[in-house]
Amino acid sequence: MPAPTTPPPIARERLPALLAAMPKAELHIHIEGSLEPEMIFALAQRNGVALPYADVEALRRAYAFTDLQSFLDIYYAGASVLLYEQDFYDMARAYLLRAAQDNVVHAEIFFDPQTHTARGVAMETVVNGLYRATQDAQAELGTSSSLILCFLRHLSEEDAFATLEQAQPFLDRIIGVGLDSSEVGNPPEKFARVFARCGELGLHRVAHAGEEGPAAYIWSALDVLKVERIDHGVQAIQDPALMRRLAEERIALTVCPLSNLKLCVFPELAQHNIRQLLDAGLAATVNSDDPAYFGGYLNQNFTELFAAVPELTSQHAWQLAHNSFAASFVPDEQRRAWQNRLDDCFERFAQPA
Ligand code: HPA
Ligand SMILES: [Zn+2]
Repeated sequence: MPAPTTPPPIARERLPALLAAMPKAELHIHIEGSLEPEMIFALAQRNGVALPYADVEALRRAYAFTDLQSFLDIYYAGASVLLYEQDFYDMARAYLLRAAQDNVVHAEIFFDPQTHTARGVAMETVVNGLYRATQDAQAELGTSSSLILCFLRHLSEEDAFATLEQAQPFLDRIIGVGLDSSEVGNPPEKFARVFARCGELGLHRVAHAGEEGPAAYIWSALDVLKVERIDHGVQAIQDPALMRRLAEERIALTVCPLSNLKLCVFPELAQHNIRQLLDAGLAATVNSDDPAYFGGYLNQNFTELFAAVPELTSQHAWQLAHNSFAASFVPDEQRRAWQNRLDDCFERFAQPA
């Protein structure tokens, strides 16, 4: 039987179970943002790193963010406990185990090497630890995952070029590059040359744009950096011509609802614009961004979003999961296999309980 192109509708009371059970890809997860306070303290102790917080509770209390920068300051401080290959392995292992519980079958994982190389940690240490965790997750959990190296946009393009140079020996372990950190005042154009070089090297390209920054940054991420996906992108709603372009070209947005709530991009989840993005034909997806800091992993993002926005239906759930596979950087055959599993899941939920 051919796979249905739109799924059978499923009753609203079954939505939480459906959202949890459906297979999905996560395309916007910063691995350093999966570092739970307990692991930060355990690694600090293991590595003899001093932290400016008395204990786990004191650290958690500091997670009261007013905007992106207030988060980034704490996020970079948390990452300072990562020194050895095993630390990077343990962090990625913990995320991949947690993601498997949420029926994440594929994850494209961001990492911020400059946060580590600036402290004297070698690129090799970072990449080898993360990569080994992705290989073990494939073998032991059946979870597919790959790595995307992000350049920090508050640093110079020269620094990004030096980072790319350090990553050269490991490019077979990295599927692409991204752009993250402080957005406003650091437009995509700042990284035009290094992204062009990454394109020549055959790397996929994505960038954070339109999280706090203007819709103009989404245009320049597309036209100057030639990105294939936009991370966040919720400010596209300000620009009708951009909305039309994103819909026509089916450019995926990796939207992060709990992140947007915690960083005050939207005052309430009920006011999140993801339904408008989907209904305008944009290829939105749901992601966790920095789950240890923003109050939940992927399924928590789905369930809190759907609880807060009653207009979201099982059709939207299917579209979001379908989009996550469509936008992933995997061979078509693999993509179709996951999309068929998604359709099977919806068929099962459509049967009487
Ligand atoms: O949401 C984010 N935006 C920009 N940079 C980041 N680095 C980690 N998370 C983020
Ligand atoms: Zn992000």
